[in-house]
Amino acid sequence: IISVREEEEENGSGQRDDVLYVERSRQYRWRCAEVTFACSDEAVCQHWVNNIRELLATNTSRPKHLLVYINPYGGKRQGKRIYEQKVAPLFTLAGISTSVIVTEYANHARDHLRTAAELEKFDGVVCVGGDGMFSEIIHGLIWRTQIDCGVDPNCPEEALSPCSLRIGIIPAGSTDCICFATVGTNDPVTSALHIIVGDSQALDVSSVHHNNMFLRYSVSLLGYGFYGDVLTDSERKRWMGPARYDFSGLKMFLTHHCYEGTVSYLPAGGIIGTPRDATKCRSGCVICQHNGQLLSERTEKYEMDEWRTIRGKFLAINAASMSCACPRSPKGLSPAAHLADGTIDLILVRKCSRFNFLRHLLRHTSKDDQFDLTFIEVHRVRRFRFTPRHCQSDSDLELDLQENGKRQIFSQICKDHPACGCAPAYSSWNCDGEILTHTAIDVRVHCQLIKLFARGIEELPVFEDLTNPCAI
Ligand SMILES: Nc1ncnc2c1ncn2[C@@H]1O[C@H](COP(=O)(O)OP(=O)(O)OP(=O)(O)O)[C@@H](O)[C@H]1O
Repeated sequence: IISVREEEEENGSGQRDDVLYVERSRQYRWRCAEVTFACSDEAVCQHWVNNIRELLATNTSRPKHLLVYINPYGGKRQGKRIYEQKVAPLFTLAGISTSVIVTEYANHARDHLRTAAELEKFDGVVCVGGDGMFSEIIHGLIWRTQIDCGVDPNCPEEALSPCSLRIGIIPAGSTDCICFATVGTNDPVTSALHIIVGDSQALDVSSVHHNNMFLRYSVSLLGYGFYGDVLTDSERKRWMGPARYDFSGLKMFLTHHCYEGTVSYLPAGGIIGTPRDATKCRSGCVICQHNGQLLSERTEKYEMDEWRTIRGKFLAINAASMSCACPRSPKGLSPAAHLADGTIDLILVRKCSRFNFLRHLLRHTSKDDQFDLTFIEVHRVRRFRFTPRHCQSDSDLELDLQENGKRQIFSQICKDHPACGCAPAYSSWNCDGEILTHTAIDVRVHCQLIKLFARGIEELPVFEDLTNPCAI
Protein backbone atom coordinates (compact mmCIF):
# COMPACT_ATOMS: atom_id res chain seq x y z
CA ILE A 1 0.00 0.00 0.00
CA ILE A 2 1.27 3.45 -0.95
CA SER A 3 -1.38 5.55 0.76
CA VAL A 4 -5.09 5.83 1.58
CA ARG A 5 -7.45 8.79 1.27
CA GLU A 6 -11.12 9.16 2.22
CA GLU A 7 -13.78 10.92 0.15
CA GLU A 8 -17.50 11.61 0.47
CA GLU A 9 -19.69 9.67 -1.98
CA GLU A 10 -21.04 12.20 -4.49
CA ASN A 11 -24.71 11.40 -3.76
CA GLY A 12 -24.07 11.72 0.00
CA SER A 13 -24.81 8.01 0.60
CA GLY A 14 -21.77 7.42 2.79
CA GLN A 15 -18.03 7.54 2.42
CA ARG A 16 -15.43 5.83 0.25
CA ASP A 17 -11.74 5.05 0.75
CA ASP A 18 -9.31 5.10 -2.16
CA VAL A 19 -6.35 2.86 -1.50
CA LEU A 20 -3.29 3.34 -3.72
CA TYR A 21 -1.17 0.24 -3.97
CA VAL A 22 1.69 -1.30 -5.96
CA GLU A 23 0.82 -3.66 -8.80
CA ARG A 24 3.40 -5.77 -10.62
CA SER A 25 3.53 -5.17 -14.36
CA ARG A 26 5.59 -6.86 -17.09
CA GLN A 27 9.36 -7.27 -16.98
CA TYR A 28 9.93 -6.37 -13.31
CA ARG A 29 8.07 -3.07 -13.65
CA TRP A 30 5.84 -1.85 -10.83
CA ARG A 31 2.89 0.44 -11.27
CA CYS A 32 0.65 2.45 -8.95
CA ALA A 33 -2.93 1.11 -8.93
CA GLU A 34 -6.06 2.19 -7.05
CA VAL A 35 -8.94 0.35 -5.43
CA THR A 36 -12.02 1.93 -3.85
CA PHE A 37 -13.89 0.64 -0.79
CA ALA A 38 -17.30 2.18 -0.17
CA CYS A 39 -19.49 1.97 2.92
CA SER A 40 -22.75 3.65 3.93
CA ASP A 41 -21.56 3.80 7.54
CA GLU A 42 -19.05 6.65 7.73
CA ALA A 43 -17.70 5.48 11.09
CA VAL A 44 -16.73 2.09 9.65
CA CYS A 45 -15.08 3.79 6.69
CA GLN A 46 -13.12 6.08 9.00
CA HIS A 47 -12.08 3.05 11.04
CA TRP A 48 -10.59 1.41 7.92
CA VAL A 49 -8.68 4.55 7.01
CA ASN A 50 -7.30 5.04 10.52
CA ASN A 51 -6.19 1.42 10.75
CA ILE A 52 -4.39 1.52 7.40
CA ARG A 53 -2.70 4.83 8.27
CA GLU A 54 -1.62 3.49 11.65
CA LEU A 55 -0.13 0.39 10.05
CA LEU A 56 1.77 2.47 7.51
CA ALA A 57 3.05 4.85 10.20
CA THR A 58 4.37 2.02 12.38
CA ASN A 59 6.28 0.44 9.48
CA THR A 60 9.82 1.51 10.33
CA SER A 61 11.40 0.35 7.07
CA ARG A 62 9.53 3.03 5.09
CA PRO A 63 11.45 6.29 4.65
CA LYS A 64 9.81 9.53 5.81
CA HIS A 65 12.49 12.10 4.97
CA LEU A 66 14.74 11.82 1.92
CA LEU A 67 17.72 13.78 0.63
CA VAL A 68 17.49 13.91 -3.18
CA TYR A 69 20.35 14.75 -5.57
CA ILE A 70 19.47 15.39 -9.23
CA ASN A 71 22.08 15.50 -12.00
CA PRO A 72 20.38 17.77 -14.57
CA TYR A 73 22.98 16.86 -17.22
CA GLY A 74 22.95 13.04 -16.99
CA GLY A 75 21.77 10.94 -19.96
CA LYS A 76 19.38 12.92 -22.15
CA ARG A 77 19.31 15.78 -19.60
CA GLN A 78 15.88 14.70 -18.40
CA GLY A 79 16.74 14.11 -14.72
CA LYS A 80 14.86 17.11 -13.37
CA ARG A 81 11.78 16.48 -15.49
CA ILE A 82 11.71 12.77 -14.64
CA TYR A 83 11.93 13.54 -10.93
CA GLU A 84 9.33 16.32 -10.95
CA GLN A 85 6.78 14.57 -13.17
CA LYS A 86 7.11 10.89 -12.25
CA VAL A 87 8.68 10.62 -8.81
CA ALA A 88 7.87 13.68 -6.67
CA PRO A 89 4.06 13.21 -6.97
CA LEU A 90 4.40 9.62 -5.69
CA PHE A 91 6.55 10.74 -2.74
CA THR A 92 3.91 13.36 -1.89
CA LEU A 93 1.13 10.76 -2.01
CA ALA A 94 3.15 8.51 0.29
CA GLY A 95 3.70 11.35 2.77
CA ILE A 96 7.47 11.47 2.24
CA SER A 97 9.13 14.84 2.74
CA THR A 98 12.17 15.67 0.60
CA SER A 99 15.09 18.04 0.50
CA VAL A 100 16.12 18.37 -3.16
CA ILE A 101 19.54 19.47 -4.47
CA VAL A 102 20.00 19.96 -8.21
CA THR A 103 23.75 19.58 -8.72
CA GLU A 104 25.63 22.52 -10.24
CA TYR A 105 28.92 20.83 -11.09
CA ALA A 106 30.55 17.38 -11.19
CA ASN A 107 31.24 16.04 -7.67
CA HIS A 108 28.81 18.53 -6.09
CA ALA A 109 26.77 15.67 -4.56
CA ARG A 110 29.89 13.80 -3.41
CA ASP A 111 31.36 16.84 -1.68
CA HIS A 112 28.05 17.84 -0.10
CA LEU A 113 27.61 14.33 1.34
CA ARG A 114 31.20 14.28 2.62
CA THR A 115 30.88 17.46 4.65
CA ALA A 116 27.76 19.65 4.66
CA ALA A 117 24.82 17.20 4.48
CA GLU A 118 22.91 16.88 7.76
CA LEU A 119 22.51 13.14 7.40
CA GLU A 120 20.87 12.60 10.78
CA LYS A 121 17.74 14.36 9.43
CA PHE A 122 17.16 11.77 6.70
CA ASP A 123 16.16 8.12 6.28
CA GLY A 124 17.80 7.77 2.90
CA VAL A 125 19.51 9.39 -0.07
CA VAL A 126 18.04 9.40 -3.58
CA CYS A 127 20.22 9.66 -6.67
CA VAL A 128 18.57 10.89 -9.89
CA GLY A 129 21.07 10.19 -12.66
CA GLY A 130 23.21 7.43 -14.14
CA ASP A 131 26.03 5.19 -12.89
CA GLY A 132 28.46 8.12 -12.68
CA MET A 133 26.09 10.00 -10.39
CA PHE A 134 25.54 6.87 -8.26
CA SER A 135 29.29 6.53 -7.94
CA GLU A 136 29.47 10.13 -6.65
CA ILE A 137 26.82 9.35 -4.03
CA ILE A 138 28.54 6.21 -2.71
CA HIS A 139 31.92 7.96 -2.62
CA GLY A 140 30.43 10.76 -0.53
CA LEU A 141 28.43 8.51 1.77
CA ILE A 142 31.10 5.86 2.39
CA TRP A 143 33.81 8.47 3.01
CA ARG A 144 31.60 10.41 5.42
CA THR A 145 30.68 7.22 7.32
CA GLN A 146 34.34 6.26 7.75
CA ILE A 147 35.36 9.72 8.98
CA ASP A 148 32.40 9.79 11.42
CA CYS A 149 33.41 6.33 12.70
CA GLY A 150 37.14 7.11 12.94
CA VAL A 151 38.18 4.70 10.15
CA ASP A 152 41.07 5.70 7.86
CA PRO A 153 39.83 5.26 4.26
CA ASN A 154 43.42 5.32 2.95
CA CYS A 155 44.40 2.18 4.82
CA PRO A 156 43.57 -0.95 2.76
CA GLU A 157 43.77 -3.15 5.88
CA GLU A 158 40.98 -1.36 7.76
CA ALA A 159 37.50 -2.93 7.81
CA LEU A 160 35.11 -0.22 6.61
CA SER A 161 32.02 0.72 8.63
CA PRO A 162 28.73 0.00 6.85
CA CYS A 163 26.60 2.99 5.80
CA SER A 164 23.32 3.22 7.67
CA LEU A 165 21.40 5.32 5.11
CA ARG A 166 19.88 3.47 2.18
CA ILE A 167 20.32 4.79 -1.36
CA GLY A 168 17.55 4.92 -3.97
CA ILE A 169 18.42 5.13 -7.67
CA ILE A 170 16.03 6.90 -10.04
CA PRO A 171 17.51 5.97 -13.43
CA ALA A 172 18.11 9.08 -15.55
CA GLY A 173 21.52 8.48 -17.16
CA SER A 174 22.79 6.97 -20.38
CA THR A 175 24.14 3.98 -18.45
CA ASP A 176 21.99 2.79 -15.54
CA CYS A 177 23.56 -0.63 -14.94
CA ILE A 178 23.41 -0.58 -11.13
CA CYS A 179 19.68 0.12 -11.20
CA PHE A 180 19.15 -2.62 -13.82
CA ALA A 181 21.16 -5.14 -11.78
CA THR A 182 19.31 -4.47 -8.53
CA VAL A 183 15.74 -3.86 -9.74
CA GLY A 184 15.64 -5.71 -13.10
CA THR A 185 14.49 -2.70 -15.11
CA ASN A 186 15.39 0.95 -15.67
CA ASP A 187 12.10 2.63 -14.88
CA PRO A 188 11.78 5.72 -12.63
CA VAL A 189 8.28 4.83 -11.35
CA THR A 190 9.35 1.28 -10.36
CA SER A 191 12.37 2.67 -8.51
CA ALA A 192 10.23 5.29 -6.73
CA LEU A 193 7.83 2.56 -5.57
CA HIS A 194 10.69 0.42 -4.21
CA ILE A 195 11.77 3.47 -2.20
CA ILE A 196 8.24 4.14 -0.90
CA VAL A 197 7.65 0.57 0.32
CA GLY A 198 11.03 0.70 2.06
CA ASP A 199 12.80 -2.17 0.30
CA SER A 200 16.36 -2.98 1.26
CA GLN A 201 19.08 -4.69 -0.76
CA ALA A 202 22.61 -4.94 0.55
CA LEU A 203 25.47 -4.42 -1.90
CA ASP A 204 29.17 -5.31 -1.69
CA VAL A 205 31.66 -2.52 -2.36
CA SER A 206 35.31 -3.03 -3.33
CA SER A 207 37.92 -0.52 -2.26
CA VAL A 208 40.81 0.09 -4.66
CA HIS A 209 44.16 1.23 -3.25
CA HIS A 210 47.61 1.90 -4.65
CA ASN A 211 50.47 1.78 -2.12
CA ASN A 212 48.31 2.67 0.89
CA MET A 213 46.59 5.43 -1.06
CA PHE A 214 42.85 5.23 -1.67
CA LEU A 215 41.89 5.44 -5.35
CA ARG A 216 38.18 4.59 -5.73
CA TYR A 217 35.28 2.36 -4.69
CA SER A 218 33.74 -0.07 -7.17
CA VAL A 219 30.40 -1.89 -7.15
CA SER A 220 30.27 -3.44 -10.61
CA LEU A 221 33.28 -3.93 -12.89
CA LEU A 222 37.01 -3.42 -12.64
CA GLY A 223 38.53 -4.18 -16.04
CA TYR A 224 42.17 -4.07 -17.22
CA GLY A 225 43.19 -4.73 -20.82
CA PHE A 226 40.23 -4.90 -23.18
CA TYR A 227 37.64 -3.02 -21.07
CA GLY A 228 40.21 -0.49 -19.84
CA ASP A 229 41.33 0.24 -23.40
CA VAL A 230 37.75 0.53 -24.69
CA LEU A 231 36.95 3.13 -22.00
CA THR A 232 40.16 5.10 -22.54
CA ASP A 233 39.56 5.20 -26.29
CA SER A 234 35.86 6.01 -26.01
CA GLU A 235 36.55 8.94 -23.63
CA ARG A 236 38.53 10.57 -26.46
CA LYS A 237 35.48 10.19 -28.72
CA ARG A 238 32.75 11.66 -26.51
CA TRP A 239 31.62 13.73 -29.49
CA MET A 240 30.36 10.49 -31.10
CA GLY A 241 27.69 9.99 -28.39
CA PRO A 242 26.75 6.46 -27.26
CA ALA A 243 28.03 5.02 -30.61
CA ARG A 244 31.58 5.59 -29.28
CA TYR A 245 31.38 2.41 -27.20
CA ASP A 246 30.69 0.23 -30.27
CA PHE A 247 33.36 2.03 -32.26
CA SER A 248 36.02 1.73 -29.55
CA GLY A 249 34.99 -1.87 -28.81
CA LEU A 250 35.57 -2.86 -32.43
CA LYS A 251 38.81 -0.88 -32.61
CA MET A 252 40.22 -2.49 -29.46
CA PHE A 253 39.12 -5.94 -30.60
CA LEU A 254 41.08 -5.47 -33.83
CA THR A 255 44.07 -3.96 -32.00
CA HIS A 256 44.23 -7.13 -29.85
CA HIS A 257 46.78 -5.96 -27.27
CA CYS A 258 47.78 -8.20 -24.40
CA TYR A 259 49.51 -7.07 -21.22
CA GLU A 260 51.99 -8.78 -18.94
CA GLY A 261 51.68 -8.76 -15.21
CA THR A 262 51.14 -10.63 -11.98
CA VAL A 263 47.79 -11.27 -10.37
CA SER A 264 47.67 -12.43 -6.73
CA TYR A 265 44.36 -13.32 -5.16
CA LEU A 266 42.83 -14.58 -1.97
CA PRO A 267 40.24 -17.25 -2.81
CA ALA A 268 36.99 -16.99 -0.90
CA GLY A 269 37.18 -20.16 1.18
CA GLY A 270 34.26 -21.89 2.92
CA ILE A 271 31.58 -20.12 0.91
CA ILE A 272 28.79 -21.71 -1.09
CA GLY A 273 28.35 -21.05 -4.82
CA THR A 274 30.83 -20.83 -7.71
CA PRO A 275 31.17 -18.47 -10.71
CA ARG A 276 29.95 -21.29 -12.98
CA ASP A 277 26.65 -21.99 -11.21
CA ALA A 278 23.54 -22.09 -13.36
CA THR A 279 21.51 -20.24 -10.70
CA LYS A 280 21.61 -16.46 -10.55
CA CYS A 281 21.45 -13.95 -7.71
CA ARG A 282 17.78 -13.16 -7.17
CA SER A 283 15.61 -11.43 -4.59
CA GLY A 284 16.17 -13.00 -1.14
CA CYS A 285 19.28 -14.85 -2.43
CA VAL A 286 20.31 -17.62 0.02
CA ILE A 287 23.94 -17.54 -1.18
CA CYS A 288 24.21 -13.83 -0.29
CA GLN A 289 22.63 -14.51 3.11
CA HIS A 290 24.88 -17.50 3.88
CA ASN A 291 28.17 -16.08 2.59
CA GLY A 292 27.42 -12.61 3.93
CA GLN A 293 27.05 -14.00 7.43
CA LEU A 294 30.10 -16.25 7.11
CA LEU A 295 32.37 -13.50 5.82
CA SER A 296 31.26 -10.90 8.35
CA GLU A 297 32.04 -13.39 11.16
CA ARG A 298 35.48 -14.04 9.66
CA THR A 299 36.38 -10.43 8.97
CA GLU A 300 40.08 -9.75 9.20
CA LYS A 301 41.05 -13.42 9.42
CA TYR A 302 42.81 -13.31 6.09
CA GLU A 303 45.81 -15.15 7.47
CA MET A 304 43.68 -18.33 7.46
CA ASP A 305 43.44 -18.13 3.67
CA GLU A 306 46.29 -18.52 1.24
CA TRP A 307 47.29 -16.08 -1.45
CA ARG A 308 47.78 -17.52 -4.92
CA THR A 309 49.79 -15.95 -7.72
CA ILE A 310 49.50 -16.10 -11.50
CA ARG A 311 51.96 -14.49 -13.91
CA GLY A 312 51.24 -14.17 -17.58
CA LYS A 313 50.08 -12.22 -20.60
CA PHE A 314 46.43 -11.22 -20.47
CA LEU A 315 44.02 -9.81 -23.02
CA ALA A 316 41.68 -8.88 -20.20
CA ILE A 317 41.51 -9.03 -16.42
CA ASN A 318 37.93 -8.49 -15.25
CA ALA A 319 36.77 -8.34 -11.66
CA ALA A 320 32.97 -8.51 -11.50
CA SER A 321 31.29 -7.63 -8.18
CA MET A 322 27.89 -8.34 -9.74
CA SER A 323 26.74 -10.04 -12.94
CA CYS A 324 27.10 -6.70 -14.82
CA ALA A 325 24.01 -7.63 -16.84
CA CYS A 326 22.53 -4.73 -18.78
CA PRO A 327 20.06 -4.46 -21.65
CA ARG A 328 22.96 -4.87 -24.15
CA SER A 329 24.49 -7.88 -22.42
CA PRO A 330 21.57 -9.62 -20.67
CA LYS A 331 23.73 -12.35 -19.06
CA GLY A 332 26.53 -10.00 -18.10
CA LEU A 333 30.23 -10.61 -17.64
CA SER A 334 29.76 -13.04 -14.80
CA PRO A 335 26.19 -14.38 -14.88
CA ALA A 336 26.38 -16.14 -11.49
CA ALA A 337 28.05 -13.29 -9.55
CA HIS A 338 26.20 -12.07 -6.45
CA LEU A 339 25.20 -8.62 -5.24
CA ALA A 340 26.02 -9.16 -1.58
CA ASP A 341 28.02 -12.35 -0.94
CA GLY A 342 31.29 -10.55 -0.11
CA THR A 343 33.17 -11.83 -3.16
CA ILE A 344 34.32 -10.78 -6.64
CA ASP A 345 34.54 -13.04 -9.68
CA LEU A 346 38.06 -12.59 -11.05
CA ILE A 347 38.10 -13.48 -14.76
CA LEU A 348 41.48 -13.85 -16.47
CA VAL A 349 41.51 -13.95 -20.25
CA ARG A 350 44.95 -15.12 -21.30
CA LYS A 351 46.63 -14.32 -24.59
CA CYS A 352 44.77 -16.13 -27.38
CA SER A 353 43.89 -15.65 -31.04
CA ARG A 354 41.43 -12.98 -32.15
CA PHE A 355 39.05 -15.73 -33.21
CA ASN A 356 39.08 -17.28 -29.72
CA PHE A 357 38.64 -13.90 -28.03
CA LEU A 358 35.65 -13.26 -30.26
CA ARG A 359 34.18 -16.64 -29.21
CA HIS A 360 34.49 -15.54 -25.58
CA LEU A 361 32.91 -12.13 -26.20
CA LEU A 362 30.00 -13.63 -28.14
CA ARG A 363 29.20 -15.91 -25.23
CA HIS A 364 28.19 -12.85 -23.17
CA THR A 365 24.99 -12.89 -25.19
CA SER A 366 24.52 -16.61 -25.95
CA LYS A 367 23.51 -19.56 -23.78
CA ASP A 368 26.99 -21.14 -23.76
CA ASP A 369 29.21 -21.08 -20.66
CA GLN A 370 31.55 -18.17 -21.34
CA PHE A 371 34.21 -19.59 -19.00
CA ASP A 372 34.37 -23.02 -20.68
CA LEU A 373 37.39 -22.07 -22.83
CA THR A 374 41.00 -23.15 -22.27
CA PHE A 375 42.38 -19.58 -22.17
CA ILE A 376 39.89 -18.39 -19.51
CA GLU A 377 40.19 -18.80 -15.74
CA VAL A 378 37.65 -17.65 -13.21
CA HIS A 379 38.08 -17.47 -9.43
CA ARG A 380 35.74 -16.27 -6.71
CA VAL A 381 37.91 -14.08 -4.48
CA ARG A 382 37.81 -11.73 -1.47
CA ARG A 383 40.83 -9.70 -2.42
CA PHE A 384 43.29 -9.39 -5.29
CA ARG A 385 46.34 -7.43 -6.35
CA PHE A 386 47.69 -6.66 -9.79
CA THR A 387 51.20 -5.54 -10.68
CA PRO A 388 52.07 -4.86 -14.30
CA ARG A 389 55.37 -6.26 -15.55
CA HIS A 390 58.34 -3.89 -15.07
CA CYS A 391 56.88 -2.79 -11.76
CA GLN A 392 57.06 -5.83 -9.57
CA SER A 393 59.09 -4.40 -6.69
CA ASP A 394 59.03 -1.03 -4.96
CA SER A 395 62.17 0.16 -6.75
CA ASP A 396 60.74 -0.98 -10.07
CA LEU A 397 57.60 0.91 -9.23
CA GLU A 398 59.52 4.16 -8.67
CA LEU A 399 61.32 3.59 -11.94
CA ASP A 400 57.98 2.93 -13.53
CA LEU A 401 56.49 6.18 -12.23
CA GLN A 402 59.50 8.16 -13.49
CA GLU A 403 59.37 6.52 -16.88
CA ASN A 404 55.65 6.38 -17.17
CA GLY A 405 55.41 9.69 -19.00
CA LYS A 406 58.00 8.60 -21.56
CA ARG A 407 56.34 5.22 -22.07
CA GLN A 408 52.89 6.70 -22.46
CA ILE A 409 54.14 8.91 -25.28
CA PHE A 410 56.06 6.02 -26.83
CA SER A 411 53.15 3.62 -26.68
CA GLN A 412 50.88 6.24 -28.18
CA ILE A 413 53.23 6.61 -31.15
CA CYS A 414 53.35 2.85 -31.52
CA LYS A 415 49.58 2.48 -31.36
CA ASP A 416 49.31 5.00 -34.10
CA HIS A 417 52.05 3.28 -36.12
CA PRO A 418 51.33 -0.44 -35.85
CA ALA A 419 54.05 -1.17 -38.39
CA CYS A 420 56.74 -0.70 -35.74
CA GLY A 421 55.27 -3.73 -33.95
CA CYS A 422 55.74 -2.35 -30.42
CA ALA A 423 52.72 -2.96 -28.20
CA PRO A 424 52.06 -0.67 -25.21
CA ALA A 425 53.34 -2.04 -21.90
CA TYR A 426 50.34 -0.88 -19.91
CA SER A 427 46.61 -0.75 -20.14
CA SER A 428 44.44 1.20 -17.68
CA TRP A 429 41.89 0.02 -15.15
CA ASN A 430 38.28 0.77 -15.93
CA CYS A 431 36.65 1.17 -12.51
CA ASP A 432 32.85 1.32 -12.91
CA GLY A 433 33.32 3.51 -15.99
CA GLU A 434 36.12 5.73 -14.64
CA ILE A 435 39.81 5.41 -15.57
CA LEU A 436 42.11 4.80 -12.60
CA THR A 437 45.32 6.80 -12.38
CA HIS A 438 47.43 3.76 -11.39
CA THR A 439 47.85 0.27 -12.82
CA ALA A 440 49.31 -1.48 -9.73
CA ILE A 441 46.29 -1.90 -7.47
CA ASP A 442 45.10 -3.69 -4.34
CA VAL A 443 41.38 -4.54 -4.34
CA ARG A 444 39.40 -5.67 -1.32
CA VAL A 445 35.70 -6.55 -1.09
CA HIS A 446 33.71 -5.06 1.80
CA CYS A 447 30.76 -7.36 2.28
CA GLN A 448 27.35 -5.59 2.28
CA LEU A 449 28.86 -2.16 2.91
CA ILE A 450 25.91 -0.21 1.52
CA LYS A 451 22.15 -0.76 1.19
CA LEU A 452 19.84 0.24 -1.63
CA PHE A 453 16.09 0.86 -1.71
CA ALA A 454 15.63 -2.29 -3.86
CA ARG A 455 15.03 -6.02 -3.33
CA GLY A 456 17.16 -7.61 -6.07
CA ILE A 457 15.65 -9.01 -9.24
CA GLU A 458 12.48 -10.97 -8.50
CA GLU A 459 11.80 -14.35 -10.11
CA LEU A 460 9.49 -13.82 -13.09
CA PRO A 461 5.99 -15.22 -12.60
CA VAL A 462 5.69 -18.52 -14.48
CA PHE A 463 3.33 -17.19 -17.16
CA GLU A 464 5.79 -14.44 -18.12
CA ASP A 465 8.71 -16.80 -18.71
CA LEU A 466 7.46 -17.98 -22.09
CA THR A 467 10.91 -19.06 -23.22
CA ASN A 468 10.85 -21.87 -20.68
CA PRO A 469 8.57 -24.68 -21.96
CA CYS A 470 8.74 -26.57 -18.62
CA ALA A 471 7.34 -23.55 -16.84
CA ILE A 472 4.29 -23.47 -19.11
N1 LIG B 1 25.68 19.59 -12.47
C1 LIG B 1 26.58 18.83 -13.08
N2 LIG B 1 27.33 19.31 -14.10
C2 LIG B 1 28.24 18.54 -14.73
N3 LIG B 1 28.49 17.25 -14.42
C3 LIG B 1 27.77 16.71 -13.41
C4 LIG B 1 26.79 17.46 -12.69
N4 LIG B 1 26.23 16.67 -11.75
C5 LIG B 1 26.84 15.47 -11.87
N5 LIG B 1 27.76 15.50 -12.85
C6 LIG B 1 28.64 14.40 -13.34
O1 LIG B 1 28.09 13.88 -14.54
C7 LIG B 1 28.62 12.56 -14.77
C8 LIG B 1 27.65 11.72 -15.56
O2 LIG B 1 26.45 11.65 -14.88
P1 LIG B 1 25.42 10.46 -14.91
O3 LIG B 1 26.05 9.21 -14.48
O4 LIG B 1 24.23 10.93 -14.14
O5 LIG B 1 24.95 10.38 -16.43
P2 LIG B 1 25.33 9.41 -17.63
O6 LIG B 1 24.77 10.04 -18.83
O7 LIG B 1 24.90 8.03 -17.34
O8 LIG B 1 26.87 9.46 -17.62
P3 LIG B 1 27.89 8.79 -18.64
O9 LIG B 1 28.20 9.90 -19.61
O10 LIG B 1 29.04 8.45 -17.75
O11 LIG B 1 27.23 7.61 -19.26
C9 LIG B 1 28.88 12.02 -13.39
O12 LIG B 1 30.18 11.52 -13.34
C10 LIG B 1 28.71 13.20 -12.43
O13 LIG B 1 29.84 13.33 -11.60
